[in-house]
Amino acid sequence: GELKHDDLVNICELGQGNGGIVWKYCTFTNIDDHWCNWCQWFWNSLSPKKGIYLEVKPAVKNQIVRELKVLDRCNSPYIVGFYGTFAAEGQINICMEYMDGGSLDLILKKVMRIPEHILGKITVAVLRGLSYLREHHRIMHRDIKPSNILVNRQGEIKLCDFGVSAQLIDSTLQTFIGTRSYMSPERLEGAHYGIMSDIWSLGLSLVEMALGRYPIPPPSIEDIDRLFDVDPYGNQSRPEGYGCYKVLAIFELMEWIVNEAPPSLPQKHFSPEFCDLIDRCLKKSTTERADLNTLLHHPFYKRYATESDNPDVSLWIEQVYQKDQSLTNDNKNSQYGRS
Ligand SMILES: O=C(NOCCO)c1ccn2cncc2c1Nc1ccc(C2CC2)cc1F
Ligand SMILES: [Mg+2]
Repeated sequence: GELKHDDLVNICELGQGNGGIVWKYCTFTNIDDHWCNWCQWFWNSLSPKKGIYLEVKPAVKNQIVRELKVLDRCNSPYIVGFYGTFAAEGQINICMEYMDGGSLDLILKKVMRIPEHILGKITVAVLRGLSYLREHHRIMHRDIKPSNILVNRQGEIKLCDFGVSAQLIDSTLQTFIGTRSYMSPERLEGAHYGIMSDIWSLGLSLVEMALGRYPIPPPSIEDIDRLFDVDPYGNQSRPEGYGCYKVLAIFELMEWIVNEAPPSLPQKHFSPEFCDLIDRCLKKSTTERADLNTLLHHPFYKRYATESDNPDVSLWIEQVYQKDQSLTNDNKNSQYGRS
């Protein structure tokens, strides 16, 4: 039945999530299996997975909570489930589906790179998720990047942290500067931007996951060859080539994205279709860049759009877990990785 607040009396803090504290609610009853199972069920499905700390007036907070209620009508296999939101102690708490495979940036830390056939499934899920948000809610995502693409052990791939509340977007604009590095040239230049900006972010995210590192400034072909000489599931750390490349400061990075040629994938290690899709996502000019419908008819998309369930993704996630138990521990503390 309806959960009442006084059913949940003692809150035990379990650890830091990104952007806030993640806690587990416990009911005030005798400790027994039923209680533990219930609590486990609550933790896995209904407990707040994210708290966004906001120093804003209560009226603004209430508006954000109101706008987030739209998520009640957001139902798609490619969008992370939403169970409710509430304001408490200066933060907006968002209860959403628990994705036990974590986010793709966390996974990328555990494996050298993500194989092309898995990236194909990720591409299908992201394009279908973007399509759903546009067709049913007339919104773009605004923050496509590996940490906002979540997976579970069933092999499902879903989007989260998209811009459904305009007020929340306004209230958090300056705080997430780090995300700018996935922003399209037109958005970095302050020009008008829309869904085509999400397409750029998808392209950049796919190159990062294919190579195993953020692709700006682009690695040399020797760096990439060395990457492919190493077994992705081995225990070696990334080849030294990845250590010596210059990490640009955020503003240098933004200038590079606006002024230099976009990254691309070498046909030596990736299929021509994948390379072509990337090139069409990373056109700096929005008039040349592929739009959502074009990509939904692209050969690379069609190659992976067939099966509905993803047994290969599920198997691959298990491999990632087996390779590195520490992924499981990371997951308990910060399921959503970097904000
Ligand atoms: O969380 C966010 N950025 O992450 C930065 C902080 O780690 C943001 C940002 C702007 N937003 C504007 N409206 C919502 C959000 C939003 N959060 C959010 C959006 C959708 C869901 C769906 C249920 C899956 C969950 C969410 F938590
Ligand atoms: Mg996020």
